[in-house]
Amino acid sequence: MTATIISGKELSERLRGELADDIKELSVQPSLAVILIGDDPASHSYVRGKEKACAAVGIHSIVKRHPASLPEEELLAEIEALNEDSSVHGILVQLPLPDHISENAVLEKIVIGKDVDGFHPVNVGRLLTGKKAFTPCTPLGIMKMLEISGVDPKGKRAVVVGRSQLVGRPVGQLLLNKDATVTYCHSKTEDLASVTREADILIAAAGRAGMIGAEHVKDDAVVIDVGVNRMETGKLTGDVQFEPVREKAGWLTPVPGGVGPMTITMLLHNTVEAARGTMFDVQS
Ligand SMILES: Nc1nc(=O)c2c([nH]1)NC[C@@H]1CN(c3ccc(C(=O)N[C@@H](CCC(=O)O)C(=O)O)cc3)C=[N+]21
Ligand SMILES: [Mg+2]
Repeated sequence: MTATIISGKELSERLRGELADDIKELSVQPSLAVILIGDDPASHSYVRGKEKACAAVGIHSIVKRHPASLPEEELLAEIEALNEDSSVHGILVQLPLPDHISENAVLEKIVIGKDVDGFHPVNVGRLLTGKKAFTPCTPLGIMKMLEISGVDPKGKRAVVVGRSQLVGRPVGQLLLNKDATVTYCHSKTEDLASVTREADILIAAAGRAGMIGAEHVKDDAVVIDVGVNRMETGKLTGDVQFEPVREKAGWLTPVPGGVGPMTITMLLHNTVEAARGTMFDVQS
């Protein structure tokens, strides 16, 4: 049997329509500030995608663009100003940052009530302890895709390939919160295929093009491809070998058109949450 394709693009269209309706009902227009440093074409292209998505649902967005040479203190001062600006509800600093800027210092500077990426250590810790928190957009998008597919993680074996702070770790945590039995794999894992073949739910988030083949997949598994690998041709490709895995899996997300659009949709969702201001009793 061929896998059912979970379209993040189609689901996003639906969710963004619902968000646009919610936004019309709000007493304030949600607003998102994005800080973009340097001239990496992929980063610029992602940020343009975020701007367009904001405009389409009625979120006001401002993008602060800076040269790669921007001193860390200037970046921290800009975040400070955005923290204090009550007309700004969400703040996102596009990653990766230039080497001379400490990612931790930057992510810790954003007040937790505006941390729409969910990367601040307080939000990370709150997620870990099962409290209400801003949740990273890619993991949140993955959980939404499972939900609409009718996949309940409860009691299922979930295997996460990749242990990044941005995707692997938090998605494993969300699956655990939904009562899955979670295993993390990474570059040091021995006999990867023997572990991933046990997965009812397989999350491929290692950032290595095509590393997951049919031999890594159990029959009828749910396979979520988080890879965004740019080929020399300019084409985007996932961590999963789409065609062979499609023949074996029960569910599969495509790249492009899968997790990527859902990531942006969840950013819009978190920005609306930030504008509502009901995530925390306090802002920091
Ligand atoms: N602070 C921060 N937050 C992030 O969430 C963040 C980040 N930094 N840095 C980079 C990564 C990557 N990321 C993507 C978002 C959307 C698509 C996306 O929409 N992809 C489309 C295709 C886009 C294309 O073709 O270029 C798709 O998969 O269909 C991809 C990747 C967010 N990231
Ligand atoms: Mg099958």
